[in-house]
Amino acid sequence: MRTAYSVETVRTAERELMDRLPDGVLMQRAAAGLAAACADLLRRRGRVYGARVVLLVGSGDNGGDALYAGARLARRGAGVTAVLLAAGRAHEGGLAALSGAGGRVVEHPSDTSAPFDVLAAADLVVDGITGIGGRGGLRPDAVPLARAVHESDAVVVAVDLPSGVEADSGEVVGEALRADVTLTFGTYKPAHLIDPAREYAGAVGLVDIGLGAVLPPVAELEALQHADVARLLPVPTGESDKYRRGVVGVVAGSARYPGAAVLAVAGALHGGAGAVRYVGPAGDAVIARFPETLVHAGPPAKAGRVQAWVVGPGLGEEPGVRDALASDVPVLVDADGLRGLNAKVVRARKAPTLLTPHAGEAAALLEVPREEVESARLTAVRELAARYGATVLLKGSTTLVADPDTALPVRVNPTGTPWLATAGSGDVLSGLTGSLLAAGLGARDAGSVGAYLHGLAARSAARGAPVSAEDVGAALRVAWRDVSEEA
Ligand SMILES: NC(=O)C1=CN([C@@H]2O[C@H](COP(=O)(O)OP(=O)(O)OC[C@H]3O[C@@H](n4cnc5c(N)ncnc54)[C@H](O)[C@@H]3O)[C@@H](O)[C@H]2O)[C@@H](O)CC1
Ligand SMILES: [K+]
Repeated sequence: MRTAYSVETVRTAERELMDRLPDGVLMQRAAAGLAAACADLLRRRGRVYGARVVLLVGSGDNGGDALYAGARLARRGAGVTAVLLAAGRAHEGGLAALSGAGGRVVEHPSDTSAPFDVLAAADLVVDGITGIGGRGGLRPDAVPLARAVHESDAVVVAVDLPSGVEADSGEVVGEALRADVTLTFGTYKPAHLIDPAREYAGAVGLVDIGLGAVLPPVAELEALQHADVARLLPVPTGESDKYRRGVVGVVAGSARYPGAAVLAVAGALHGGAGAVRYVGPAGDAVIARFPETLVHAGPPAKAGRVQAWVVGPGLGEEPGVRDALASDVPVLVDADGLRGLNAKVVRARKAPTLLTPHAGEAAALLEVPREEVESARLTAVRELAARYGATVLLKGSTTLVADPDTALPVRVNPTGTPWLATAGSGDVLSGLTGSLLAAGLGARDAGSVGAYLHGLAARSAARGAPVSAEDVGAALRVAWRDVSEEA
């Protein structure tokens, strides 16, 4: 499990740890880890001795980390130049260490082109403009420097966070530094796991500064890894028959959109339930593709017992949502089922409800513009879970799963791929996730395991080429096997 903590929690833990340690120890630990990683990167491209390293240094401790790491690299023979974005406010101890080690300093802005000249010639740039203390994106002065960095061939290493991203939300306001590698300290922050910031961070490495001992046991965010998912996968025992493994009911598709029913059923057949019951007008299309499906014209209330319902994909104006919500089993509501969804009805349910909107549907439910959801996904998913008293899976480049119990960490799916942005892939996800619900997983686990397998399946089906939703459905078995083999 990869976990992330908010800035406030990190600051509290850091204070506690600092009280127990001599001054400056934490920063030295951070700088040592940072310098070691930079030296590794330089060695991979040549060697440390004689390499040209540029430090972008802001006014806070993030710049201090960069300066101390720069001093360590200078002592190993690198040519290190610090570009001070706030001359006069740069970390004093760090500056002294760098000068003592033979590093140079230039100021920005300045009358000369010196900062841009050193950047153009750099082998490695260390971004220490802002870390967890940064607010409101890169300042105007920093923007031309960031552009020069992006145009250079240097490998870019961000200190703690790529400067300009919002640590707690993963938002990027205006421009931010794009890093190849980010070294973070003590724990991941939400921005390392959530888009759009995650993309700016590149490969993220964690430097242990001893913070683990003072962080609270429950994180604000968590990302499942293979082993976590493997532990959650429902596995039939010798006692299982198809009914004990769970029956998932799929209320999807319409005369106009029969394909959505087929894709949702394809997902459901790969989610571990023992049987899939399809309810709706697209039974013929479903049977033609998946003869093992139990089909029923509806309504859901008359279709027979299921252990979970999936309602919504391609449903159009077809009824069925109300029936499913009136049942006493877990219900996953997706797509058309989310339109006009009544929060009171959802809140009153005794069994779990799992809503699976994409950003547009989430925006409609929250009555805000879509861009607001896209730029602040974490806030949106938490707000929806609270408002509906339901588990919410917000689909997107990083899918998030929030539980109505706010004490539980929001889950971030780490397996996403841009290839998943393809018509019908959401239908496969809802079928798959509903099947996991029917097989006995809780809503939060079903949502996060469903998103994980779905992302893996898309990656294995795509391998660098476009995929269809049907390909994703067909690759779910491979994803399941990959995960369980690694356990
Ligand atoms: N607190 C600790 O125990 C440790 C902190 N460390 C480092 O310290 C960082 C946090 O240091 P700080 O709290 O000093 O904060 P930062 O260095 O992240 O940034 C705060 C400074 O930047 C300015 N600033 C804010 N937004 C800005 C923007 N958009 N553009 C330009 N300047 C902006 C502020 O006025 C302030 O001077 C961490 O990210 C990490 O790199 C590490 O040394 C490890 C230990
Ligand atoms: K930074």
